[in-house]
Amino acid sequence: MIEAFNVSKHYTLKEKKSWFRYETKTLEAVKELNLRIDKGEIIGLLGLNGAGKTTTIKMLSTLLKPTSGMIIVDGVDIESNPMEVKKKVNMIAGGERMLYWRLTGFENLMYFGKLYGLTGVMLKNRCENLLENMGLADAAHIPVERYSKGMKQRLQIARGLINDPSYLFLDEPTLGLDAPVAKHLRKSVKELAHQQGKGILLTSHYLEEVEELCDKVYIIDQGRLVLEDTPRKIVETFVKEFRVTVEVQNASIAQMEFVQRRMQDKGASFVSTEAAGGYVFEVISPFDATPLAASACFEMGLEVQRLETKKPRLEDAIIQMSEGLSA
Ligand SMILES: Nc1ncnc2c1ncn2[C@@H]1O[C@H](COP(=O)(O)OP(=O)(O)OP(=O)(O)O)[C@@H](O)[C@H]1O
Repeated sequence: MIEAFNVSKHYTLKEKKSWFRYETKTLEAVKELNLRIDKGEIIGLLGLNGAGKTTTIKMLSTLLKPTSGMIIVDGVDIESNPMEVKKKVNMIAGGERMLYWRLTGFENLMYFGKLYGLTGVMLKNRCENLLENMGLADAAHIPVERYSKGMKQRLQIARGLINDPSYLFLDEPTLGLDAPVAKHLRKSVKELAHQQGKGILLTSHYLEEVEELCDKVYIIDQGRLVLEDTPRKIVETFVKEFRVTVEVQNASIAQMEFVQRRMQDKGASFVSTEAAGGYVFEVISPFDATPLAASACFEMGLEVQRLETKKPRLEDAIIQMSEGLSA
């Protein structure tokens, strides 16, 4: 388990005021952050640009030292024993950084493996297995500059797994990837957590991805933790609006008035428009009115052509929440 207790990170900025005069300023990028990552769990770290996500990931992966606070990885304090923690964690940044383009995929992995002290047959086998698992066996001996974006990203994942970390931090892992490649990558992330038991922390601006992958989400705003919960609970807390759209054929005005009364009696709003040979009506309510709308139509013997429920998504909740934060 990784636990961060009251972790803060301050950057000192030098601002040039005149030819010979500089002023120093302190920027609090992360403020008293508490978080926890368990093995086998996928955690999302969300926030607007500049919220402090990358800084947090860099601190967890020992690349940056916190200004204050404590990070404990499987009982080991990062500050007092960073070398021990380095063996247990790794970080993968989105985009195409952290790879040597002139080297082949295999040579890249061998190089990074050696940085972790791996040698000989064990290193060679691990590189080959990772390339195989990431579907890159055929491209193992081709220079990375000839890889597609998706192949480079898969190689990044292999690089992040070279030390067989217990915890993996993914900063925007699907940034700029085509939909099928991103889908494949999401599948790999799920397997790493749910089958291999790795603890994963990821940042992403794609909220559908966060909703699909993450067991729990931390939301930070200007370096401070503002919310911690499951994606489902966050949606339930912030979005109180369900929309159901129903298309019916051969309905009379009296039948539609009955359906309308049913919806309004339960506190839902109702809007209907005439469509070819029938009506389309929309029910907006603070609860899921799908069963109510369906049973009212059934009672009236209406022929339902289409019934669609728009469930609130994490994106809706984050928009509601950020409006509250900036108000
Ligand atoms: N090395 C640095 N020196 C000074 N300030 C920095 C440094 N790195 C980040 N910052 C500042 O710290 C704050 C948090 O940055 P950070 O990159 O952690 O945010 P982020 O949430 O990852 O943003 P993004 O979504 O844009 O990547 C920002 O105001 C940023 O400008």
